[in-house]
Amino acid sequence: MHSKEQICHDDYQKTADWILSQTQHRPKVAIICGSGLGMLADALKLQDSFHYSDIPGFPQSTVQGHAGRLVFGELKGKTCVCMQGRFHMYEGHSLCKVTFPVRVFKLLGVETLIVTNAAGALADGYCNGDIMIIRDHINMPGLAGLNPLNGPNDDKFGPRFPPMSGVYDKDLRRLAKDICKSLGYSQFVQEGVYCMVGGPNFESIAEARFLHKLGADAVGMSTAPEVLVASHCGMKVFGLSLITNKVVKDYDDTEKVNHEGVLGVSKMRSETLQTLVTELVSRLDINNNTA
Ligand SMILES: O=P(O)(O)O[C@H]1O[C@H](CO)[C@@H](O)[C@H]1O
Ligand code: HPA
Repeated sequence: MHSKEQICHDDYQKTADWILSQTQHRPKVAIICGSGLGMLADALKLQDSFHYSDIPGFPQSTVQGHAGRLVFGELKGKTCVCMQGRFHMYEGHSLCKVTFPVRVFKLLGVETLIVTNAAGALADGYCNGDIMIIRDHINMPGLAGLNPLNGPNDDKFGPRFPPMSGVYDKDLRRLAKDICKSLGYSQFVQEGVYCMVGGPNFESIAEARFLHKLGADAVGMSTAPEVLVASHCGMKVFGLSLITNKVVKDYDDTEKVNHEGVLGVSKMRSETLQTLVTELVSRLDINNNTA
């Protein structure tokens, strides 16, 4: 490992090589589970799983609702790797650490990244329990100069100046909407803009109003760095936000959001999300590799 903030290609490769030596699975799809959404991994068949603490070079999860396990297996015959627990900037991880697994996945052969998160609703029409297909994001830390791609560019992964338009794959979003329709989910499925903030505090009322005015429909403390790094190295990206709470935008509203409430709503919708993700993966146009 180089300096604390700098991770070099060899570091990602060492972790990837270790994983390749421990499992026969060769995933083309990676799934990152948001707060309380780790059960997405439970649907994987023929599982091989590893605690983050046992994987050389891997950061550790510290947040309740993020188990800290990497699970390999098959979803309807498609080989996947699932992160049961992600890393957040507010835990004290550098953004290189937050996104470390994404580059490792690239070296494992992953072509599609599915990100999920718990998020608060800014859009007026959204309800708790709604599922928002992410159309685009606003990366507040990124706009302020906190970017996982800061520092020397690793040309083996991607270009110095990557475009960020159209990152959330249009075909996958269309496919997801078709699946939601056929599953009868349409009445609680939205499509919108996710805004990442640094956290760990939830938003003040003035901040919530500001983000809403900027065009954000939902807000959370993750996802944008992982998506950015995945897109930089050429992966297809699909994202889902589970709306776990309304963000207070009104000074007369005395409601206060808390993490336990977030986890409660995640639990309530876990099966639905699992069904949707499973169906989506089963319809991806990919063939399995074998070790
Ligand atoms: O984005 P995920 O990991 O789903 O978690 C969300 O839930 C936590 C707050 O309750 C924050 O970490 C926020 O980002
Ligand atoms: N704000 C930020 N992050 C969140 C929220 C929220 O309201 N809900 C879940 N994660």
